[in-house]
Amino acid sequence: MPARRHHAGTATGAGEPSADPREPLPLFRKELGTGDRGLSAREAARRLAVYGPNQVRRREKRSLVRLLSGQLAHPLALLLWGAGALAFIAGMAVLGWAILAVILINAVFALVQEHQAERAVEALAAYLPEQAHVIRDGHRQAVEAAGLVPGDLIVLAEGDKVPADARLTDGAVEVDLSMLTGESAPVERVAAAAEEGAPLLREPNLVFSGTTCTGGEARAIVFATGGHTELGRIAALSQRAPRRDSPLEVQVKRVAWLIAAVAVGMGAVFLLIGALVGLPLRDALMFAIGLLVANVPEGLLPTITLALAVGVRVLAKQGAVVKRLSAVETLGSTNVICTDKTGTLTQNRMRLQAHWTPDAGTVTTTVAPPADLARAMTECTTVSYADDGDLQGDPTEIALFEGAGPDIAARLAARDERRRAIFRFDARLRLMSTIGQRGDRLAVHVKGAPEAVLARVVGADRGAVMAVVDDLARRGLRVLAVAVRDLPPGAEIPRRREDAETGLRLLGLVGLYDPPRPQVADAVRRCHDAGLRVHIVTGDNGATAAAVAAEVGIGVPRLHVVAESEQVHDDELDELLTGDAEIVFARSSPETKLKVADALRAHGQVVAMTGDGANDAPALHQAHIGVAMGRSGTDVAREASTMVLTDDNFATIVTAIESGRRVYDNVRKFILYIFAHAVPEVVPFLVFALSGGLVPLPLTVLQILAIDLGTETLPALALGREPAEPGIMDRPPRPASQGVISRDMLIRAWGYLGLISAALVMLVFFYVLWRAGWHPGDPTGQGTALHHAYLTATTATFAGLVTCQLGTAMAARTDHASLREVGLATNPLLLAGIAFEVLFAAALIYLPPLQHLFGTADLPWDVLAIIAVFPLIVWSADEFRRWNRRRTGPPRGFRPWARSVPPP
Ligand SMILES: Nc1ncnc2c1ncn2[C@@H]1O[C@H](COP(=O)(O)OP(=O)(O)OP(=O)(O)O)[C@@H](O)[C@H]1O
Repeated sequence: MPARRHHAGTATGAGEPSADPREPLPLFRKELGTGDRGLSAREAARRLAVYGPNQVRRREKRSLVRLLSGQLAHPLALLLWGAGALAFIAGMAVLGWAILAVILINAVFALVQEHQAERAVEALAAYLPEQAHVIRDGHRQAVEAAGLVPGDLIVLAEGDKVPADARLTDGAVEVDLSMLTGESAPVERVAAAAEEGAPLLREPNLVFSGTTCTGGEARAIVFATGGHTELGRIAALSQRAPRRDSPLEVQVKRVAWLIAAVAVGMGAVFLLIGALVGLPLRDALMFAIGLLVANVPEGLLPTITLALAVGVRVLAKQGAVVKRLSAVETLGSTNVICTDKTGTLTQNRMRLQAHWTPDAGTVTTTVAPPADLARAMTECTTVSYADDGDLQGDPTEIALFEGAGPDIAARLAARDERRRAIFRFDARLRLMSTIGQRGDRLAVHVKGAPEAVLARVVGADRGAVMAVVDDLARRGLRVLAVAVRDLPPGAEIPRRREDAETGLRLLGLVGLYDPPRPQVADAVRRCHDAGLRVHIVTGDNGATAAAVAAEVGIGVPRLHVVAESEQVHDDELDELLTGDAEIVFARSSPETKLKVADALRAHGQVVAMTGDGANDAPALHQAHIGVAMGRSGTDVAREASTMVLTDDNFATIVTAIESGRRVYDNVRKFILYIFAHAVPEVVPFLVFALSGGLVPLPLTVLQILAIDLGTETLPALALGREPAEPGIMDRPPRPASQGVISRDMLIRAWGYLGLISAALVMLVFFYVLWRAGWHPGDPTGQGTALHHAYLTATTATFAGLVTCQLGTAMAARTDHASLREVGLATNPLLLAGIAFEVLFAAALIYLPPLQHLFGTADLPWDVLAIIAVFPLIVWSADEFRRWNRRRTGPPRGFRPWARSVPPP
C-alpha cells in the first residue's frame, strides 16, 4: 500500500482531488476546500459532475459466449445432444438438425430468463437508496450516498454504513472493518493526528467505505468516493460471486436428473426389448430418441428462476425488498414471526398522554406537566428542526419535547445554549442523560425505563412508583421515568456516565401513547388463519407490550408475557415455544432475540424476525428471514437482513408471506403442467415398441419437440403468474422439509392427468386408422395406400395431446379449490397462452411447408370434433378429483399448533 496518495484526474473525467488524508488537518481541509459548515450545495453539485457518483461498479460483465456455452453444456442439454447424435447415427438428419436447433433455442431462452432474474434482483437497489448524513451550507441533511463528493463533511453514528473514505475531524467511532480486512473485532477510530508509517487501513483517524460503524458518533471529511475508495479498488479486482441456486432450484435439478436417468434407463431397456421383438435398428433408435426428448424437462429450470424473479419484483412493489431469490420460497414456509413492537406494530408516532409526579401523587391526563418535569423533558433530548420545520429525531423524544409545552423553537435554542454534555441513549442501560447549565450550576437530566432510573434515584418509594408504572403500562402506554441531579456549584462536568447518573431525584413518570398501525389487527388475524404464530420481542415493559398485543389481536387464544426476558432460561424457553401461547418477550436485549431465533430454529420452525438496531444483526442472520426496517432501521440491520420493509409495517411481512406462498404454489402448478405431458408422449412410443411393429409410431419425435418447446412454453410461463388460490392463507404453513415435487403431485401429473390424456390420444389415433380400414400390421409407410391415413392419425395424436394439455393447464391452475371459485378469466396471460398454443398447433397442422417438415396432414371435421372435447374431459376429471379431496380432506383453517387449545 502506498504511504501517500496523490491522485491525478483519470481519462474518464471522474478525477480525484489531490488531498492526502494524512496531512495535518488544516492543510487537508484547505486542499479539499471545505470547512465546519461543509460544502455549499452548489459546490457539491459541481464536484459531483467532476468526480462522478459515489458508487462502486462491482461487476465485470461475463462474456455472452461464456454464458451461452454454460447453457449449452448444461446436463439436460447434454441429454439432448445425445438424442441429436442418435438421430444422425440413424440417418435422420432433419431430426438431428431440429434437435440441435432446439438445444440452441433453449439455451438462448434460458439465458434471457436468467438475465431477467438477475436484473430483477439488481433493480431492487433502486428501492433502497443508501442514505448518508452530510452537513452542507451548515445544515445537517440526509442525502443519497451516491451523491457524496470529496470534501463533504459527513456525520457517522452507530449503525451507519460508512458511505465513503473519510477522515474524522471530531468525535470517535467504533468500526467493523471486516469487509476490508477480514478482522471481525471492531476497532476504534478517533479524530487524532495521523500516525507516522501506519498503513492506510490502520490509520487511527480514517474510516472506509463499506465498513460499518458499531458505536459512537463522529464527523468526518470525505476524501475518496466511488471507484477511488479502498472498497472500489478491491471490487475492481475481485469477480462477483456467482448466484447460488435456491433450495427450490436444487430440488428441481435433482428431480430433473432423476427423470433423465429414468429416461436413459428406459431407453436402454426398450432398445433391448425392441431388438428382441425384432424391431429394425432405425426404429429402435427412433424410439430411444423419443423417450429422451419426451422426458427431458426442457425449460423447467429457467422458468422457475423467472417465476421467483417475478415474485421478487412483485414483493418490492408491495414494500418488501428481498435480497435473494430463494427468500421468496422461504417466506412461503414461514410459520413464526417474531416482531418488534415500536414502529412495526405501532405507528412510532407518540403522544404524551399521562404523567405522574411524586408531589401530585395521582396520574393526570389533562393538565400540562409541572415546570420541573417539563424542563427535564426538554433538556434530556436530542431532537432538532428538520428542513421542513418539523421536529426530527427519536419519536419518544419528539413526544416528550412537544408534550413539555409550546414555544418549541425558543426551547430548542435555549436547550442547545445550556447544553454542556450528553450521554446518549444506551439500549442496554435503557437510559440517557444530558448535562446543562442551570443558573450558576450544572444539572444532570436523566430519563429512561423506570427500573433503570429508579435504581439510580435516592429517596423514592420504589414500590409505590412501580405500582403507578404498572397502572400506566396496562393502559398500553410507554412509560419513562424522568429525574434530575443538581451538581454542587463549581463542580466539573462528570466524564463518565456512571458518575453523572447517580444520586438522582425523581421528577415524575410520563406515559406516551403510540397508536397501533391500522392494518396490523387484520394482518395478525390473517396470520392466525394461516397457521402462523406471532411473538413480540421488545425492549419495552411487559404490561405495555401486552396491552398493545391485545389491541392488535396477538395472544389469541393465549398470551404469555415474559417480563424479564434477558433472564429466561433455555429450558424455559423451549417449553414456552413448544406450548400453544403467543409470547411477549419484554425488556429483551439483542441476545434475547438471538436466543429466541436459535430456539425456534432448533424446534424446526421457519422464523421471520424483525430488527432495527446495529446489535440485532446476529439475530437477523440467524432467523430464516431477517427483516429490517427501511425507514427507521440502521444500515447494519439492513445489511444483515434478507428482507427490508420499505414501509416498516408488520402487515407487509404478512403480505410477503402470502406472496411467497403464491409463488411457490405457482412453481408447483407449472411443474405439474410440464410433467403431465410426459405420459401421453411416452405411451405412443411404448405401444409402438411393445406391439413389435404391428402398430405404427403414433407420434413423431419432431411433433414432441413442437409441443415441449413450442406450444407449451407460454401457458407454462403464464401459470407462473396465477393469482393466489382462494384459501391460500387459510391453510397451515408448508413444512420446510416438504419437497416442491411431492408424491401426490406426481400421482396427479402422471397417474391421473397423464394417463387420461394418454388414453384419449391413443383413442383418437386408432379411430383415424380404423375409419381408413387399417388392421394391425398393415403397412403405412410412404407410398402405401394407408400412408395418408397414417399421417392424419399421427396429426390427430399430436393435436389431441395439445388439446389435452389445454385441459391440464386449466386444471393446474388450482391445487385445491374449484375453478369456479378461482374464476375462468382471472389469469388473462394464461388465456393468451392458450390462444397461442392453439394457433401454433393449427399452423403446424395446416400450413403446407410446416406439414411437410412435421409430417402432419389436415384433420377432418369429425376428428376435430373429437379432440375438441378432450380439454373438457381432462379438466372435469381433475375438477372431480379436487372436489372429492375437498370433501374428504382436512377442513380449512386447520391449525396444527392450535389443536391442543381447549374450547373457550
Ligand atoms: N430516547 C430514550 N431515552 C431514554 N429512554 C428511552 C428512550 N427510548 C426508549 N427508552 C426506554 O428504553 C426502553 C427500551 O426501548 P427500546 O427502544 O429498546 O425498545 P422499544 O422501541 O420500545 O421496543 P421495540 O424493540 O419493540 O422497538 C423503553 O421502554 C424506554 O423505557
